[in-house]
Amino acid sequence: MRKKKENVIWNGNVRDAALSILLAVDNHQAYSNLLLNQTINKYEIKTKDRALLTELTYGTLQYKYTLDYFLDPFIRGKIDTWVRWLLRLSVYQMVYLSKIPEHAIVNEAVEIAKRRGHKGIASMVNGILRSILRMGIPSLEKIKDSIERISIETSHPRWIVEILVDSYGLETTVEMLKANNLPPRQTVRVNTLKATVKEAIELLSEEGIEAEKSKIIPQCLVLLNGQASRTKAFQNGIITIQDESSMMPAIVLNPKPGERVLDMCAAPGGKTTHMAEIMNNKGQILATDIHPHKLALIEENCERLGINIVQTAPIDGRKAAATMQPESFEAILVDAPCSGLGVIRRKPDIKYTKRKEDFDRLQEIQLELLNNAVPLLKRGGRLVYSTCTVSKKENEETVEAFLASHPEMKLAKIEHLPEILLEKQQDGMLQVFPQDFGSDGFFVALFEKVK
Ligand SMILES: C[S@@+](CC[C@H](N)C(=O)[O-])C[C@H]1O[C@@H](n2cnc3c(N)ncnc32)[C@H](O)[C@@H]1O
Repeated sequence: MRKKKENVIWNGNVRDAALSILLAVDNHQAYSNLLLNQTINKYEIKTKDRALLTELTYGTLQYKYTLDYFLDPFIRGKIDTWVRWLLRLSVYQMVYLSKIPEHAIVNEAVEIAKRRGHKGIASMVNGILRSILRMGIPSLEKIKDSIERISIETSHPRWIVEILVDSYGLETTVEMLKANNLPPRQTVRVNTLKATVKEAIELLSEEGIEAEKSKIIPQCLVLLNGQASRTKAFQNGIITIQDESSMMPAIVLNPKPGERVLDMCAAPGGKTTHMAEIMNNKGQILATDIHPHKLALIEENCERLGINIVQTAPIDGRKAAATMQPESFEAILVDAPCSGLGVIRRKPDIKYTKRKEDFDRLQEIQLELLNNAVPLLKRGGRLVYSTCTVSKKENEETVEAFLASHPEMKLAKIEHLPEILLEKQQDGMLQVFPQDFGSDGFFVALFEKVK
């Protein structure tokens, strides 16, 4: 089980805070993105420190395997976990951040080692880092096996590299794994119930935030500076923080004003509220989730955005068909729990915590959710299945298994998205990779109930 309630003490030292977050992620399986945001918000960390803290935490986590490859020849015997993370953090700065002087990196690490450990550890840290500076890091070219080299160079477990190479070939896999190590952009969805895209750009500009229109989603803005969650535009319900790819499912389902819609895995409500906006806040949406405590997040989002057509209910989607009136929805969204291999940029810990066995278990849940959606859908109704993963097992293979047991369901042509996305669809399925448009890896399939 993950412990999500971790605390980081901010003493004004960015490297120390980064080390605490990395240790919490490693020792207590804390979520890196949540802990980082919590720390930044709790201590109101200033822009410059915030940027460095984010860079150091994500960068070190993202390149964990690569950094170990660089470090291992210099380490003799066993070292404590916190010392290894301190060394990784320091080598990350040496190799990937050219602006930080090498002597400053070593001095900072030695000071932290003294504070957290004792003189002996500080002198070992000093020795290892100075040896690396003197002798240089080992070349990745020495790794002859190509899968192993990709795994170390991009810092992904070998089994993930193998699965992806098997599905998409070597070239696409390498592009994807490199894209997973790039910082994600900050994107927001404009609440069309309250403002046009042009008005939202102006409101953000008044708050000193520069926003550009997304190249793939018409209601989406890419923010070039600032922090969306701190803006008045956010507080006043003009924008919602959401990745561009996550905006595809609601657009593909295309719920119409007046329709009755079911969102089966709805929390925290990113897509529920998007659907309500597309429906012009007319009709009904039932937003369900297995975790009752998460429903409050959907309700808060609706309140902030001025949406009043959403009802929430704690329902396990695997039993949904037995709890509701058959054929009572015109459209259903199953935004299923998944391995998250498309969002590694935002949650680098995913690549180290997921196991190959998880995929089979996830496919079972995904199929149970889809099976339960079918009886609830009216004849002629639409069903969208979406995930934020790039795993074929959870995407195309789940769709295939679902269709095999449901002759009444057919894949339908995806419409309503810009041509640049539509041209990627294959038989009613659309897979976006992180390297395609700089958005999350995402999968969408559209079905129609034909009998
Ligand atoms: C990918 S997230 C949904 C994100 C959400 N659609 C949004 O756009 O904000 C998957 C959700 O499925 C929920 N979930 C997991 N198993 C479920 C089940 N058996 N029935 C219903 N919801 C489930 C999780 O609690 C989680 O909130």
